[in-house]
Amino acid sequence: MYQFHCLNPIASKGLDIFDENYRKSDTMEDCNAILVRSAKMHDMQLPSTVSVIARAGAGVNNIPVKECAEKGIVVFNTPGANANGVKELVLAGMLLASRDIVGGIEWVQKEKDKEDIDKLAEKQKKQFAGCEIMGKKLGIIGLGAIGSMVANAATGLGMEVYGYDPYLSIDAAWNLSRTIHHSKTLDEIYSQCDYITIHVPLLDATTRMINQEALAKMKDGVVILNFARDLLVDEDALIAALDSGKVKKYVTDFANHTVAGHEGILVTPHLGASTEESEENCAVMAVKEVRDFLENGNIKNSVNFPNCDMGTCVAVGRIAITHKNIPNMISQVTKILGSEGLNIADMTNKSKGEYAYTLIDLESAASQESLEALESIEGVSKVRVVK
Ligand SMILES: NC(=O)C1=CN([C@@H]2O[C@H](COP(=O)(O)OP(=O)(O)OC[C@H]3O[C@@H](n4cnc5c(N)ncnc54)[C@H](O)[C@@H]3O)[C@@H](O)[C@H]2O)C=CC1
Ligand SMILES: O=C(O)C(=O)COP(=O)(O)O
Repeated sequence: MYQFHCLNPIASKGLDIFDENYRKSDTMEDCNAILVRSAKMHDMQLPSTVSVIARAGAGVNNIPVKECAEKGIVVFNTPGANANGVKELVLAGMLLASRDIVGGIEWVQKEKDKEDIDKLAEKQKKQFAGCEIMGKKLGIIGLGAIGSMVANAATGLGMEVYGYDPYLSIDAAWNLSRTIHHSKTLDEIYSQCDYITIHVPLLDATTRMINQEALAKMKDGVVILNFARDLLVDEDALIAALDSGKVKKYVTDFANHTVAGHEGILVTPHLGASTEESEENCAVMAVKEVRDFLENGNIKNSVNFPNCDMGTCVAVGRIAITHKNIPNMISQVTKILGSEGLNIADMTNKSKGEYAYTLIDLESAASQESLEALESIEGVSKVRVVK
């Protein structure tokens, strides 16, 4: 029996995929798996029973990914599963920034009891007029699951799209419309574009990448959209640029005291992935990842360990070892198993950066002593009997 705990509500369409071998627990105690959306996990003490965390979503900045890798906890996310939800909100954000739709709706609400509201509306509407997005230049920073969808949709709406992503994946490249202009520098995006939208993960390298220097290079009257993470933008510098008229509108999905209520800023309460479809897609993918990992030891879509797939276990036993990516690991493992007379039927070893993963099918079950011997190898973080 496996136990899992949800730190945020996870769509039932996903949780229903757990079968009778799984029990949902109200606490993390004794749990094997944690499912999470945006709950901040950095200060949480995880029990040693936890071997997997699945983020039902894309961004993992709420999870101590490296500390988890050190402890042998495999962290998954669900790439692309909520991208369409975010794409649609970005398009809405561009339209809301271009015409004062919110102001117009609020005006009607305020004046709703006036007898001549129809005449008044015709007189007043000019104050809510704006511009169209067709023909405007859109710069997209980060052409991953979301950025590439935004690029194609904006192209379809008649925008001229510039994309910047020095680490573009082959899959994302195949999905991009050929009309998208490939920007080799951020400066080109900054100097050319009327709308700039950012879709990169929050990392040390991307924190406050939209800063005073970047803003100074942008066109006057630029609209900036941020549906990725608030810390990607130096919001004090942004507000100064907004107040000076350099930036026309800032659209952000992240409410905080700096932006909330400020003139010229449209703030949504982190709604990008809050659609029925995205929530279900993420939950289904996350639960499938957890099950395949716990039941077969397979890894797909981990952010801290490599992909590894040995299919469903048909051998007598399978053990999964998380360890550092250092020399001499395999020889130490096989020596311990060999000295116990354990024959290896199949084996895979994969690495990702500093960390590695070894999955071994055995022709007979490993003894407690041999498991402890494996665990005591310098650099091994977890040894798990999958079967
Ligand atoms: N508002 C919301 O509800 C949501 C927000 N997000 C945020 O959006 C981010 C992106 O999500 P996805 O597109 O699904 O992720 P993704 O991993 O598919 O795409 C990220 C892209 O950014 C690129 N990139 C990384 N560093 C870069 C840099 N310095 N300059 C330019 N490009 C860079 C990568 O090469 C990759 O193509 C997430 O990390 C998350 O923070 C994601 C989903 C929902
Ligand atoms: O997937 C992401 O990165 C998101 O920001 C979505 O967050 P949420 O699952 O809506 O709390």
